[in-house]
Order: sequence, then C-alpha cells, then structure tokens
Amino acid sequence: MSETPTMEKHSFQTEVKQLLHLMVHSLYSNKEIFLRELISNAADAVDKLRFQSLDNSELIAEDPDFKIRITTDEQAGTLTISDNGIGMSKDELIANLGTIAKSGTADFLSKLSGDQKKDANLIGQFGVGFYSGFIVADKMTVVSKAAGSNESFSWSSQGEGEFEIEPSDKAGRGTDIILHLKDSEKEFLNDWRLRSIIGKYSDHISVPVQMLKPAEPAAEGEDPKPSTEFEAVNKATALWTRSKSDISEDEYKEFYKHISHDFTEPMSWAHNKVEGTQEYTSLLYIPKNAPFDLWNRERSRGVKLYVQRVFIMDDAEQFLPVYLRFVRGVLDSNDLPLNVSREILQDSSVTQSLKNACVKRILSLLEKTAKKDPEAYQHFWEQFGNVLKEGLGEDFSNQQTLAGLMRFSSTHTDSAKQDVSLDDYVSRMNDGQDKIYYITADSFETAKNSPHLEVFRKKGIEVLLLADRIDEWAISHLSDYQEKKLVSVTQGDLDLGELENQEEKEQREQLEKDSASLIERFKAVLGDKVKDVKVTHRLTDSPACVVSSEGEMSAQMARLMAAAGQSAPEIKPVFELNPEHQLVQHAAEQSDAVFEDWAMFLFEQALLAESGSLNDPGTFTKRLNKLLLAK
Ligand SMILES: Nc1ncnc2c1ncn2[C@@H]1O[C@H](COP(=O)(O)OP(=O)(O)OP(=O)(O)O)[C@@H](O)[C@H]1O
Repeated sequence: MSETPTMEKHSFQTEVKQLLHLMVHSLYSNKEIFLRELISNAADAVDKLRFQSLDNSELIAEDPDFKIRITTDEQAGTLTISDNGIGMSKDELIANLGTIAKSGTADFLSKLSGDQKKDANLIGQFGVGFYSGFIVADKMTVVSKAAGSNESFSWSSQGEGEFEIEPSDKAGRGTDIILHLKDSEKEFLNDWRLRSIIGKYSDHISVPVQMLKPAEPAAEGEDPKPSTEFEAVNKATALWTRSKSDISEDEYKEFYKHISHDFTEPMSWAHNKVEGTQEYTSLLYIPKNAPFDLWNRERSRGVKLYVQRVFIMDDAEQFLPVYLRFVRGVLDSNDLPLNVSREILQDSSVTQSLKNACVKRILSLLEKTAKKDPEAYQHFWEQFGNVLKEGLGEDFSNQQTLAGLMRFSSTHTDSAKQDVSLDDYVSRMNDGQDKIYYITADSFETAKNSPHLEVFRKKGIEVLLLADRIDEWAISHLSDYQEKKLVSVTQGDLDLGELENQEEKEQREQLEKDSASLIERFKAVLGDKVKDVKVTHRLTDSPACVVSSEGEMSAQMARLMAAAGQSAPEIKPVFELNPEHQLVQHAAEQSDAVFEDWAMFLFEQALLAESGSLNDPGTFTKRLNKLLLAK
C-alpha cells in the first residue's frame, strides 16, 4: 500500500522569525539583491554537485549540463529560480530553510538597538541569503530533489512563523525557488529588468544563468510566438580566471558579495595568477566591516578552494591562519589533486606554501592600504585590529611585518583613538632613546593617568597606551621592533639609559642613600605584602606606585588570567616610593603607630591607581577617613 502524501507544518527557529522581520524592513531599499542571493545559492548548489560527481558520475548522467534558469509566470505572478545542482532532501529543507546555524545569532539579534534594526549594513552582515526572497514575495515555495534520490519535496512559507513541507513530484534533480511576488513587486516579472539585474550581479558566476529568448517579432496579422528556447544571460566565466585588466572594480565587488554573502563592499582585494613551480590563482578580499561573530575563533573561515577550476570546498581554513579569519576569497590550484580532502590538505606541502603566499599577499595588501589610504586603514584597524594582534603571538615568521601594521594610542596625543604606528613612534624617539616604552592597563583612562608615566611625561618621552584585553598577551610576544626593545613602564627597574644625564643620576643615588632608613620603615610595615620597597625614578607628582619585577608575569596579565578563570600565580609587587613627595615626608615624621596607617594607605593607593580595584576597599576607606580626621 502506498503511503498517503502528508503535509507537515513546522515552526521557524525564533532567530529566523526575528531576522526575517528585520530583513524585510531594513533591506527594502536594496530589494533587488534577493536575486543575487538566490542565484548565488543556486550556483553553490551546482558547484557542490559538480564536486560530488567527480567520484560518482552517475549523479549527473541523465542531465550533465549544469545551469540555472530564471522563468516568470505573468498570470500566477511568480518568478522562479531553478537549478540542477545538488538539491535538498526533506531533512535538509527543514534544517537549511528553517534554522540559522551560526552561533551567536540570537545574542546578536537581541542586542540590536532600534536604530540598528533599520541599518542595512548590520543586518547584511548575516549574509542575507535565502530569506531575502521575502523582501519581494509574500510566499515562497521551494521544490527540491536531492541528486541521486527518487523523492522530491515542496517547502512553502509566507515568511511569518511557519513553513509547510509535503511530498512533490519534481521530475529532475535540483531546486526550484518559486517567489509569489507581492502586488507591489511585479516589476520583477519584467524580462528586461531581470536581465539587467542578472548582468549586474551574476556575470562572474561560472554556471550559465539562462532566460527564455525574447519572442520572435510576429508576422503581420499574427500574435507573437513565445519562445521556448533558452539563452545564457551572464558571461558565465569564473571571475578569477579572467585577466585583471578585463575586470572592472564593480565586478570585483560583486564577486566579493557572491562569495562572502556580505552586503557591504570589500575594503580591498588582491588578485594574482602565479605560474612556475607552483601554479595557482588567488583572489583575496579584505572586508570593510567585521561580521558580528568575528570574536568567535571557531567561526567558519578560510577561502573557497578550487582545483583546476572545479569547486572543491568552502571555508578551506588551511590556507589562512586564525588571525586572518576575516579574509574571504578564492584559491584555484593546479597542483592539488581533484580528490583532495581536508585531511590531505592538512599534511600537504603545497598547502603550506600556498598558505605562506596568501598570508604575504594579505599583509602586503594591508601595508599598501595603510600607506596609500590611511583613513581606510584606520577604519580597518577599528574593525579588525584586535584580531590582527593575535598574529603577534601566532605567526613569528611575519611578526615584524605585523608589528608594523599595529596601531596604538599613545601619550603623543593622549587620545583613545589607536592611530600611532611603531614607525611613527620610532621617528619621534628622543636623542639617546633606544627603547619603545608602553604601558598596559584595564582601561584607556587608567593607562593614560597612570603615575608610572610621570617621568616620561616630564622628559617628553612618548609611551604607547595599551588597554585592549588582548594587548598584554600580544605585546608580550613582541620583544623588539627595528632592533628597539619594547619595554613596559610598569615592569622592572627603570633604566632610562642616556635619557638621564649625569647630574640626574647623581641626585638619584644621593636620594637613595638619604632614604635608606625610611625605606626600611616601610619594609617593616608592608612585610610580605611586597617583594621589595625601593626609591622610585618614575614618579614626579605621585607619592608611590607599584611595579612588577622584570621577567615576572605582569599584574595586568595575572588579572586577565584570573578573569578567564585560570589560576594565576600570586604576584607580589615592588613598592616604589617618592621620598620627595610631601605625603611621604609627612608620613616619615609620624610615630610608628600612625606611620603604619600611612604606609598601608600609600601602598593601597598605589595598588588602586594601578589596577582600579582593591581586595578590601572597606578597610582602605576606614584608614583614609582616620588619617583625614587626625589632628
Ligand atoms: N538552490 C539551493 N540548492 C541547494 N541547497 C540550497 C539552495 N539554496 C539554499 N540551500 C541550502 O540552504 C542553506 C541556507 O541558505 P542561506 O542562503 O540562508 O544561507 P547560506 O547560503 O548558507 O549562507 P549565508 O547566510 O552566508 O547566505 C544553504 O547553506 C544551502 O545548504
């Protein structure tokens, strides 16, 4: 007995519902992009089947010519995008067209403010994809038959809460996307309008996109006969295979949108054909804006891999390091086998040398942009700088190039904007200065106002102000730049070398001698709370500060580890005292009992300035009040 065909109703995942709603409203002014997205999906489906058919030619035996067809039905008010690609099973229809797999989506959507919800660029970050059909359609039907299967299914929805799925009787493999156009969107039935959109968005797709030939002009007294023959309306050559000089900027931009599903234009790209011992073509793009899930080091990344023009896989991450996870592009190799798998890629020496080449191209593209268009580079830095910083610790062979691409805040402007390069810094170094000084802190304000900077400010020595979470880790991997050591101003003994003159050195030594007994008094009170107590050379206006010892983990790093739930070693600071400061002199005049309060107070105050918090703020406040009231 044959089973009765049954219709099932399913609900969209909550995120899909939210996204659908936002998309229809925010992208309305760019509504024609739905066609680009659906043709793009159709081309991907063809690419996937072409790849599978390398192993199993049976899959395409009955219909070997890949194509995408766009047809309209004026009376029904429908526009259909058909492909003879890989198709979808019932389960795939439910999973692919009912959920969004990207992690972090719900979180991202819930954080959007009212204005952001209307921002096409933000919504566009998602890769608008299939759901964009609902911008112009009040109902979508998807009829699909997976390659190699006898069953086909029809999925349909009005783009609200639910979709329906039922068996269907589609003849050949592949997918038909049928858009039931809204009354206001009937312009998309117009042959000329469709051809112009396809020309604009889909020329570079290697699969032919076909439409019916225009009707033959009728002989006198007869009705024009509608054509039944199809013709390709796009160029149908893969963009990267064409020569650079034949490709317009707009074509490059459109191709980026096709491969990235990004709604905005790329910042820049590098297209290279390489012949010789290795033969490959790479077309790599740097996006303009960061996707919402850039922070996620596990997000899908990498390039689209082709071997001899045949699509092999999406997101081939072997060709780009994690710190370049924002790069999109295509790599077409002549040296890899067609049956290459992710496992083979992992161990292949071809992969390694292609990866090195891709990294070099991206870094030199960034260098070029930084030089030629500092404003664009600044925007890039604000979007991707923190990801690029990961490279300092992960890619030692390109570390110096990466360091040159970094941008920092510094005491030169005291602005939170990160626009100082190490080259800028080096070019401004004082006579006799042989080190690059930096400070790391939890926030820009803490860094900027840190007492550790006093002597540097007094002497006009620039210090880089580092306050991003990753900075401490990243900078700890960079020991020097252009043979200049990078030195933290909160770590180790401060040695200003030639920046200090003979007279200053002598004064300092004298002060150290004169303060020996005071230092001992402080040591007696602070005991094992500190590693040591010393006379400072860093401070001019503050009474005291804490520093960490050279070679030891910095306090900032220990805090980051603790915040990340890791066990960090207990770090005892070195307490540095400014004996010339009035408060320290006042403390020195007190009896031992009162001096104890002063010593503790000065110590805790220094901790506070350095870290922004104290373990026991209550006792600190009580002590402070007591000292304020003391006669
Ligand atoms: N014509 C088609 N043939 C086969 N599968 C398709 C087709 N259109 C869509 N799909 C499947 O549905 C999935 C979801 O499509 P959708 O356009 O929403 O997102 P996407 O293409 O994966 O990525 P993005 O969100 O970046 O656009 C695709 O990944 C694909 O598996």
